[in-house]
Amino acid sequence: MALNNDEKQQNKPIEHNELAHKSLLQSDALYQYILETSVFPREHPCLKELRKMTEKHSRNYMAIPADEGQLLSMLIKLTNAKNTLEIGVFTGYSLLSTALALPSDGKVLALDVSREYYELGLPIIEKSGVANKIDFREGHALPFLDELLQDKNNKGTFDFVFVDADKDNYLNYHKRVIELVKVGGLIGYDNTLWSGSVAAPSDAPMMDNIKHLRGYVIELNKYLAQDIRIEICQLPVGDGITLCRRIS
Ligand SMILES: C[S@@+](CC[C@H](N)C(=O)[O-])C[C@H]1O[C@@H](n2cnc3c(N)ncnc32)[C@H](O)[C@@H]1O
Repeated sequence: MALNNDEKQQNKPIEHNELAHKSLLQSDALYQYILETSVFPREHPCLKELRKMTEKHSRNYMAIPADEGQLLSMLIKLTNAKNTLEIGVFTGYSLLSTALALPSDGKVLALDVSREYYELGLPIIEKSGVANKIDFREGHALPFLDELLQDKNNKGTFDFVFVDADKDNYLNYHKRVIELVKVGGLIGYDNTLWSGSVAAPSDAPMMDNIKHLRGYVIELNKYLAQDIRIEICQLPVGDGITLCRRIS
């Protein structure tokens, strides 16, 4: 039976379907409403192109969803951030969101073990005209952060840091990043709700990767909650993002 236009609309798979599971909202329809009403119409054309390209990648679930990109952009603008750091780039959706939001003399130092991933998105980043704000470094983030910290001039210099890499190292990142971000600056930790598994019983059925890293995310969340050097706010955006404002 042929469908009329309304029926076709209702049956249409949601755009960005692969990432829909990341939303913690109860209803996919509500998430779709947010994306279609407030996010996709305001998404920069190069971000849209990067998102579409990344959707075809076998590891597309690693990219932050577009609503989280919009949040990062808003945070960077609200805090007037100029000097920023990103740990975990993949094809660059969060990186391009950041670079587009920064002022013309803003900078983002971007770290990832894989240049190959970054180069997938690079032609689109270059087309966007903000590649000059990006300093990409290939390699493991921890030794790189240690190197940064060896120069005391780097301490307290970052306005904004976004951490979205290997979850088993988040606490190690926190111990370093807290010294690199300025007092009053912001750190965002991604995936702090870890597909909702942080609140599930340990014997609940879950994918191996979720089960394996769940304990690290729970440990990080407990640590951040008692760290008196920061104020925190955990938001159910994407897979959960915890914002930490350094206060001492
Ligand atoms: C979840 S993805 C980042 C997604 C990205 N923020 C985006 O919006 O598309 C995690 C990234 O962290 C990188 N990564 C994993 N372990 C790392 C490490 N030890 N140091 C630096 N990067 C790492 C991976 O190569 C991967 O690209």
